[in-house]
Amino acid sequence: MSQNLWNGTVSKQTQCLTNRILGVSSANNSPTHKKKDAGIRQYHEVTGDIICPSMVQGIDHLRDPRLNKGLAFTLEERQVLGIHGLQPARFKTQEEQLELCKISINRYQEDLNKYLYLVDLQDRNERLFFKLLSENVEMMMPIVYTPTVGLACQKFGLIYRRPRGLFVTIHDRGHVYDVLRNWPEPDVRAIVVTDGERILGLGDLGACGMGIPVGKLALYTALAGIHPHQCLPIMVDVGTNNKDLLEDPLYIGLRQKRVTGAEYDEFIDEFMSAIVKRYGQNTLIQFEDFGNHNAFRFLDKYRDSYCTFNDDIQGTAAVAVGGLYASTRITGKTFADHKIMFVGAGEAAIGIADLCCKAMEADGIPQAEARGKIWMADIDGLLTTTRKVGDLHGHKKFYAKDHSPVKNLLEIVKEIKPTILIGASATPGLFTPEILQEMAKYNERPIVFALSNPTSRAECTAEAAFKNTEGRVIFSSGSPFPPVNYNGKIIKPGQGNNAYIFPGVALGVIATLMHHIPDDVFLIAARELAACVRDEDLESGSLYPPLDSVREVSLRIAVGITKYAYAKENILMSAEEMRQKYHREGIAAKGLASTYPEPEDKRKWLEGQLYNFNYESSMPITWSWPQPTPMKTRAVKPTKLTEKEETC
Ligand SMILES: O=C([O-])CC(=O)C(=O)O
Ligand SMILES: [Mg+2]
Repeated sequence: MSQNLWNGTVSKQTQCLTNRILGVSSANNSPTHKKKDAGIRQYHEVTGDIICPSMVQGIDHLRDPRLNKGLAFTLEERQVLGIHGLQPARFKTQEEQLELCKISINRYQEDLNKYLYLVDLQDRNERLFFKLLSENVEMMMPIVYTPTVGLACQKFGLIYRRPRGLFVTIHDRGHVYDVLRNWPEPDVRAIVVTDGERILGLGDLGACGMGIPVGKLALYTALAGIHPHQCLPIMVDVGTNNKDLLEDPLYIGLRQKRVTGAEYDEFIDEFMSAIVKRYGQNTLIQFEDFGNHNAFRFLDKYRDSYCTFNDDIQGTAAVAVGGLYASTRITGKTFADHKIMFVGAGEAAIGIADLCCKAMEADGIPQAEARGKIWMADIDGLLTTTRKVGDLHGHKKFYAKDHSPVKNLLEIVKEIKPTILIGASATPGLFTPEILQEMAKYNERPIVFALSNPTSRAECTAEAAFKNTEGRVIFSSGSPFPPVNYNGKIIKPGQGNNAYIFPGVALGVIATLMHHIPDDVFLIAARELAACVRDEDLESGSLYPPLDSVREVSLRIAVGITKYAYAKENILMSAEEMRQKYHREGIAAKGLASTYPEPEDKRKWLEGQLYNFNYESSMPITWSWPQPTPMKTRAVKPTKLTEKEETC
């Protein structure tokens, strides 16, 4: 009998059995073992699946969330893996398990407890977690994502349990690469990083903002089929200026004011190059919920030299523009027929405004004319050319108008008479009944987007929007609102959230090995999203397809991006860059390079790379390089072993 991590013993029969099936002799350093081990490593490097089920034995199989299938292990698997008897007798299908998950979640009254249940499920049985999410997006997304993830971030110090992602602090300067090496997965292809300075519309949550990269990456897998082990959430902790957190004994981050200036910039520079050194030039780095100023600066600084995008600027822009494309089917107007008013002049507003201009330019409107149709107001009122120079930094200046200053939003709306009103201000209730009524006075179908997240920060509720416009509004919000009953008609407004965009963009970018991401990608994403909107969605009051179809939307976006990427070869990794990357990582470039030529059927090619949400067999397999071939296994009940086998 040999020692087991749990309570003691694993039967020798089981060990012998598994070893024989694997072709492994009992001496670990035997030539046979080494050969198989090398084969396993090569297999993983190509398929991306890191864990070899048959290398993990006994209770560890149940403790590993990537291998655990709960009661779905068959009798044969339980015997071969040495877990027979560690579970009750019942066998369950994954479908039966999903039903139990739903029952369990519904038993919780509080959203935070539902969130914790799902965190726990992900830590226990990863495939079940992702299947649950991917097949019940409408029900689960508000829990793992906005709005509940906002609450989870606010309570992060209270609910933090175990590692999911990396915390890199400013004190790690000079050693960021070493910290990255502590992450156990060698095949990371996508990172979502935040410094927690502007978490949703909730402000500076410091290290508690880690909930956001975790939630975003859960959607990478659930909505776009990107493999979980290829996703890495990172919080770069440079301190926080949130006084409450600094005084909170439960706070889990660095207890110091934010480091800014050159020191901060050098730290982020080091972070970016450490990512490339560790995971390669084409590792996707999604910036999320950075403060306004830094978000724009970093996007401009890194966009051409790294594979990066800013979700709050570009992802939000694409979802809003996708909604506006869809609205043209209701109003019959083109982009150029509109006068667009933004309230808030931060990441989301500027990003959407810039992409609206790009959309108009694509329709043949000159840039200056396009910018002229876009008005913007911030906390100090209408953006006018009379503003102090420092007030009009970055792209804000493109939207400042020759107009006398107006502070009050109702006055602004009365004066400008926009056809589209977009809120990205994180100020709940900013769109008052009077403002909504004003919009309805001169627009047959006023378009109002209340995009601030989470739901508690939206500029108005869906109900207020419909009630104050005689039900004529075309409405979207960033976070979900329940259906509205307007004069007996049930209206289901859509959720203009970047979750429709970033998973599909990530899939397209990762699959094609792009090394930087041009803005065109987001216009493509917006168009593909709009193309997925059905007439019945528009009739039910939504500019977006149902959340339960986001997986299809992601795939379509990825197909669109793949076509674009191959048409614009210079954004893909060159053969030489590929060779260097794979040489450094010790992977046979030959095997991987065979995926490089342009795939004819792009959808099929992408589908072939997606994560499998269904349980796979846990029975050992073997293969001969390079083609994995299943090995015949023989399930033998331990009791039937012969004397000779028992002593092997
Ligand atoms: O996370 C979300 O729901 C959308 C988003 O990026 C933000 O509000 O910052
Ligand atoms: Mg965000």
